[in-house]
Amino acid sequence: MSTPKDLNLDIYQQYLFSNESKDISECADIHRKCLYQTLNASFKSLDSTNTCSLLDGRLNKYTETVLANGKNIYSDELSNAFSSDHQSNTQFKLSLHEIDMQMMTKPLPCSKVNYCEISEAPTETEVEEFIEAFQVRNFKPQTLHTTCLKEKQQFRQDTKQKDTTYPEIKENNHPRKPNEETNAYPNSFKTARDELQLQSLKKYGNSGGLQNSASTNNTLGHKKRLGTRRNINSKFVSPLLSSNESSEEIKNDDWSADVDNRLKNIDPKMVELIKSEIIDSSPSIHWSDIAGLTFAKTAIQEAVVWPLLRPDIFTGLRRPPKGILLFGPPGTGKTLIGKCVASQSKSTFFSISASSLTSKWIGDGEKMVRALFTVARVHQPAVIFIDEIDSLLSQRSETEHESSRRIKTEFLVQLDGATTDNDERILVIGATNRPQELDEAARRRFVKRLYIPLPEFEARLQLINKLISNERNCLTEEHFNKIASLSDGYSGADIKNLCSEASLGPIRSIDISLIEKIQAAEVRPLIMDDFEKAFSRVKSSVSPKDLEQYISWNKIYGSNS
Ligand SMILES: Nc1ncnc2c1ncn2[C@@H]1O[C@H](COP(=O)(O)OP(=O)(O)OP(=O)(O)O)[C@@H](O)[C@H]1O
Repeated sequence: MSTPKDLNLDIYQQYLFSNESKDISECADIHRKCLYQTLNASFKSLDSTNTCSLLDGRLNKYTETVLANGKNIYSDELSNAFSSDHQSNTQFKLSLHEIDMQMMTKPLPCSKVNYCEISEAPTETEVEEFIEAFQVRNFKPQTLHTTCLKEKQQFRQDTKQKDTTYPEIKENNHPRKPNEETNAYPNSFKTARDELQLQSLKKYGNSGGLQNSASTNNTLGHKKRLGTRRNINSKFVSPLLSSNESSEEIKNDDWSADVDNRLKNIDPKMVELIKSEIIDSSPSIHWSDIAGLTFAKTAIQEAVVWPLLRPDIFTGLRRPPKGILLFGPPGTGKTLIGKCVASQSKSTFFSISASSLTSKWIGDGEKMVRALFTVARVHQPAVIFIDEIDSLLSQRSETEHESSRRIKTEFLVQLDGATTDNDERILVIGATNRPQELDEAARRRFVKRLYIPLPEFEARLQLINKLISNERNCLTEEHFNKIASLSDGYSGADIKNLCSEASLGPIRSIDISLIEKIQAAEVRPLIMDDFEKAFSRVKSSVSPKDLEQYISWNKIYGSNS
């Protein structure tokens, strides 16, 4: 059943949208959908702070529209969700979940009554009620993180493209913008808000107006004020922004800035996919996290990291290679190196497995490759890490599928673009366990080809020490040396498996009936016997025959032979 407030709202909206506001009504719908999409998209991939910043822009656009054109019942839901009552991030996220998304995707109530003939305008009191209902709570400003600003900027660029297909409401040709000289409204059409403004002017003279009318309500004690008014020019302030933070940071970020031209021809869905699935934002990796591999680390630092940090110095002959190939047995830290390069060169890290390009995005693989490089260009400096590059750039064969041939061609074109343009700070790192399968054209483009071998004794020792350091243990230095020497031929990933297996030893020694009750402190520490048992369960995953192949390929094509 409709409450009096709902009824008023309906009348008010009918009034507002009855004459000429169809486009505006549609706009409101569109902005609301954008907001809805933003909410959905941001839930999946971002933390609360980023969600806030993205919502900021969407909500602002939406509010701009509904505020200028009428109350929308869903704006109340949103106001509540963003109210200052939600002190913590968790509460904020929970409140977002409470928003009735299905309801929000329905058309505005006003949409269905666009052409209704309304003979009577709402009364001033009704209008005041609606104006009052626009009040949103006093949002708490908090720090807007710089990475969050970057994210927001990017998101804006991507979403703006969608927005531009919709009718724009421009200040200058707004149907209800008053004539600057006469202060009269075109076509004599007045919104309730305009009407109220005029009434207030009549009542209170020049000092009146919308805001004063609201404060009049207060003085009279008719209505309880919810907080600061959100007007057409005001910005939504996220509840996660701290009160001591200047709003300057937010002002600097203008959601309506031009879309990045480079993304114009890219499917927004792909951009979103790349941002949610391919951009890797896992914790940063330091060189010291990688055990051994001194040669590879030094070569990469010199050839890639410094040039990415100081492109002004590394020009001409010093120009860095834009394509690096890491090859070697599986589990030796190739991905780890890629991540480390990205975090140490302060670049955006795009990580994708080549096989997923050919299988996961069947038919769209080549578009995906284009989108990937385009997004990377927007996010420069960027590191594109492509695992299993051999499956993408394998030697041509008769049986090769047409779609994989197209992906390969597109990839080589993009790679050429990235490697030849001096101004672009994009590094492509390809990783493979089967370098011998790479086709010649691809091999040529990866100027630096670094062999990532199995860890040597020192590296294994370092890795074991690091992995065991978090576990209670009774291992002596001698034990560590013994484990390191017994694990000759193991890859880094094998050693990790070995240590995990050994760490289960103390648990396995507990009587099964006690497992539920035993205190963590009562579990015995790790002993050498656990490792001896683990060695019988975890074997090396790389055969000596495979190793020979890497060594001989390295001798012919490698940069560290
Ligand atoms: N040199 C290393 N230093 C530290 N950890 C390592 C090292 N090598 C491997 N590891 C461990 O092994 C895991 C797997 O390594 P990573 O994924 O980097 O190997 P990869 O060479 O990319 O393997 P694949 O070829 O199978 O993709 C890492 O998460 C890390 O824990």
